Amino acid sequence: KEKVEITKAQRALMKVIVDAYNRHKIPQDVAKKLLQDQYSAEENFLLLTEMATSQVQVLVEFTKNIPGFLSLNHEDQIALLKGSAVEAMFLRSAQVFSQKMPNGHTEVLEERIRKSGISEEFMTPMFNFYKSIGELHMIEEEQALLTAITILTPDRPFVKDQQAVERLQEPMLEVLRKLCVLQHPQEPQYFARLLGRLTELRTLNHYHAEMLTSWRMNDHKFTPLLCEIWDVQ
Ligand SMILES: CCOC(=O)c1ccc(NC(=O)c2c3c(nn2-c2ccccc2)CCN(S(=O)(=O)c2cccs2)C3)cc1
Repeated sequence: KEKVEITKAQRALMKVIVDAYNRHKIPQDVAKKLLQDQYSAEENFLLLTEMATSQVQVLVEFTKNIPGFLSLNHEDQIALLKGSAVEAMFLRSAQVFSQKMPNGHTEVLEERIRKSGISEEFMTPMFNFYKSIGELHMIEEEQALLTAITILTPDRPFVKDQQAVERLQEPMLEVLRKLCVLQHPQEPQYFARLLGRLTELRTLNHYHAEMLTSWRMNDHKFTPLLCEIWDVQ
């Protein structure tokens, strides 16, 4: 039986990542607005645009706190942010969606999102993903590390120095692996299940790109930041 122990250095790394992750939550007023009274599809869409935009700002701040990220080649930093923005948002959305909300709020939130003009064929994979993340009951350390691991994916388009990204991602994967063994001793496959979610997350990229195209048909407007990070308009 492997004696798993998280070293002092690994604990320090985890603390940096979790602190950065916790420093940004959905602004309460925005989340509350999502749960408030009846909205039209247009207003729901506008609200999601506003939330997604604030999530990108949060993503950039979080990423800057990942040890070693700012020492990467600058073009690679941009390539990693653009390559992971949609996945990071849906990972964070899933965590928001499955967090302890006052009962009934999750259904209302689901209702608002469903009534925001997003095409039906995207809803199903998105909510399936939210539920599959919810079933994992991740602790915040696992959520924060999984987000950092997603951002530090070496094989994103246009990344030049993939080895440099691997050198940052590997220590995160090792800490997460140990954490999973310690947190879920009765479930040796838990770490593999977490990484399996990242594969499911990649499929949402594809759906999201389709969605953007359909939105642009019905001339839905996005903020400059979303256009920049999603390469639209
Ligand atoms: C300040 C920190 O901010 C956060 O932590 C944060 C977390 C999650 C989100 N999530 C969302 O904005 C969001 C979106 C969707 N759902 N959803 C969601 C929100 C709450 C719970 C669960 C899911 C579907 C469509 N997209 S979209 O980007 O394709 C889009 C469609 C139309 C215009 S923008 C956005 C935002 C901020």
